[in-house]
Amino acid sequence: MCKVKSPLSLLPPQCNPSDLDLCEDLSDLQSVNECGVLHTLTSRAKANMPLTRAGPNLLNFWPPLETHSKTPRSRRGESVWDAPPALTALVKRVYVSMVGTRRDHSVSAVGRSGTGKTTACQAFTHALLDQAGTTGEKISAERVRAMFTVLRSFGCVSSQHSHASSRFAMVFSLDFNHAGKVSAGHLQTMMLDKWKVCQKTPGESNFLVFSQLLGGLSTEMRTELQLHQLSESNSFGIVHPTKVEEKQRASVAFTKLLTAMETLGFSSGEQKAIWHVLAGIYHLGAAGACKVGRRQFVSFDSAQVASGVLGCEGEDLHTAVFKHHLRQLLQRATGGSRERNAAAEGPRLTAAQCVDGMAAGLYEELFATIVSLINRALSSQQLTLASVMVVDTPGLRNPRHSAEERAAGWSELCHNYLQERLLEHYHTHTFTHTLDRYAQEKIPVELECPEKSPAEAVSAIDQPPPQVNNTNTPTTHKSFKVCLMSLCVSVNVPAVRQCEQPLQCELNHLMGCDPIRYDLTGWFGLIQNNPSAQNAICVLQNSTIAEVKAMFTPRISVPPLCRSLGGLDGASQRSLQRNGTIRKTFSGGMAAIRRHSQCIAVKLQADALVNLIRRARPVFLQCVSTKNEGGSFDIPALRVQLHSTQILSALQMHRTGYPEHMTLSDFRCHFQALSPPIMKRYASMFVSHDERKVCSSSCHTNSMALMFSSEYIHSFIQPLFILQRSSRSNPHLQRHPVITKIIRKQTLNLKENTGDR
Ligand SMILES: Nc1ncnc2c1ncn2[C@@H]1O[C@H](COP(=O)(O)OP(=O)(O)OP(=O)(O)O)[C@@H](O)[C@H]1O
Repeated sequence: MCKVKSPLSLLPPQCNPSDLDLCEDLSDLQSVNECGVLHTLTSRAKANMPLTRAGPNLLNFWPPLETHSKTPRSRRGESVWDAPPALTALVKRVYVSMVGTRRDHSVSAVGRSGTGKTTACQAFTHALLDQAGTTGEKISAERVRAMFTVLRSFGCVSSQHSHASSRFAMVFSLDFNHAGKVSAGHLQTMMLDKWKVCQKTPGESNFLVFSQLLGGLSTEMRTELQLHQLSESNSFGIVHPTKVEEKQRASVAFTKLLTAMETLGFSSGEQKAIWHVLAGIYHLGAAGACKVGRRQFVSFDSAQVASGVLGCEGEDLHTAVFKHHLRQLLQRATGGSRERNAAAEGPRLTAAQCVDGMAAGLYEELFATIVSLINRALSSQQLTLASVMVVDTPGLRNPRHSAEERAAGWSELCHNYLQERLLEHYHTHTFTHTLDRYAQEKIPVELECPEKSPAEAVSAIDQPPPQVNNTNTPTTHKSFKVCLMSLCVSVNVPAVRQCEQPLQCELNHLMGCDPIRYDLTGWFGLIQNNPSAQNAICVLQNSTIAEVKAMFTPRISVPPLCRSLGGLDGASQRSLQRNGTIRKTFSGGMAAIRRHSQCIAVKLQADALVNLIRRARPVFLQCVSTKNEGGSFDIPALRVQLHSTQILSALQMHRTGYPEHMTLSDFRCHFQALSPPIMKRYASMFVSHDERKVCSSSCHTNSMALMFSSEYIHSFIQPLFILQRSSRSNPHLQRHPVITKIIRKQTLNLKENTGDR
């Protein structure tokens, strides 16, 4: 164990010196856990860290993953993932709170890319499954592990930070039945950047599944998919593993993927359809597009192979990819005024954009279908008490973090925007709502909301763009503004600065701490309507390969902008509710949807994700990295990350304010179930304690809430809740080993605290 240094050395330079008193002792920091924030630091050099302390501290240094190699065993004898102590404590807290309050909870990981969000989310899910246990045949730890394996292959790329960097956002909901056991799982995904499959970011691979497929496919399937002789170039950057080591790794990963698919009950026909679509995308990349002249493929042979593998005629594929104007002409001739306008707006795409559109459309359909197959394996019709939603999103990326000179691209903007939206949700929950509640209840708490908020960056991207003055604006400036307008990024706000380089601007992320330079070149092509992408589903649905046709036909009715959403199916009451929230978000912007704009799709997806978790009681996993790409400890980077968590203000709010509250009617209802002696003791405590410290109540307002200080919650209120809950007619819950143990412990605590011996 290394020496514990003062955490002050790690605090952001911008913080107020008076705030620093709060952090004299590390035990103070621990309490931020109590206000719903767990901080994890990916630490590959634990020994070098200045802040280390055993127990569930705010800054928790996980053991490096190498020490996880010996897979531990759970009580039930299953192998489980090794969750660090702070995470185990958090799992218990979330579980008890969820069962006790019967409210949905959400656990959202936020932070930069490569800081361990996915690892933390997976460890949390497994620890929760182990804690609660499962019921029924549908859900098990093994199936959930298989789900993560499939998602890793289809939704991750290898990057400079990590071998598997997520490129999709997911909300994985675990539904608990009335016995407190996990009865079902429901996965919802959002692929914000649908172009990932065809547009390579420097330093990144394509989705991992391609190299796994090319490295691990059986000879028989390889012949069927015509993947024996691979072309040297691929316009989508799909590379065949060449080194022996790479081949072996890909082959092992592919075998794991096959096993995971079997575990999740993917039939052989469904697996075959998946390989056909992937091979089709590969051959499309090999076919390429002419840069000049007519819009057509460069390699007709590869295009022919692609059409064969997808189960359509070469001419049909050519028409679906390049000849959209025929359909537009038809629309103009036969449609109503709306169709005529849409057809008139139709863009003139380049050949490369057409091919990219088809590949992106095919992958979008494939990913959403795989999510449906996963949900089929995990869903159940059992009634649900409450759910825990685990939210994992692609991390914030800035090329400067990895010492790259380049400016960030469209993919980075989409994912960074989502991170800002989650941080905004954290800010609103921690500060704005809390202070509003105090004001509403007229509770005298001398606290102010932090000056800066992630809302600045969000509104810079969200707000309606300015009008372009066509006559007075110079050409380069005009094109810049046109691009910005189409992206809804406005240059007239402080969070955005126009750079000297043409078509580049800098956006102040993380409340101004992390400015990111974006290069907008080519973005117009990415955000405009791409009919080729929309034709992808028609190609799949009309496929002559029965398995492909059967798998994709159910998706024909999905509206264009919802195609990047996965998991919009499900028959249980809870999954219908969750999907209803997403549908409502998307139907709210119907006018925008008709515009087929990709940036509106990104915004709506972020809206949907936040709306999905808004009602749940949130917990935030703030993941922070400590080292730079060179491997050395990076204090300035750590400061920036800590600053974006607004940790000091959150801590102050928690200590000075009243973190928990309930309505008066709930309060009475809870306490009715308690035995009279305990009630008597409890009533006397009201008088004996300092009123402000223990509990503050106000009857002036309509809501008539009671607010409890943190010490009070942990010593008295929480045990009482649990007692009350268990005393209700819930025999399953009473028999549950974990709950019984906790109730016994809490009863003892309560008796001790109230002097009732
Ligand atoms: N506690 C830890 N100690 C050491 N390495 C870790 C730890 N947690 C995660 N890692 C490693 O860091 C890398 C990135 O992890 P992970 O994919 O979970 O990050 P992420 O934040 O989800 O990244 P992204 O946002 O790009 O998906 C992985 O190689 C993982 O093995």
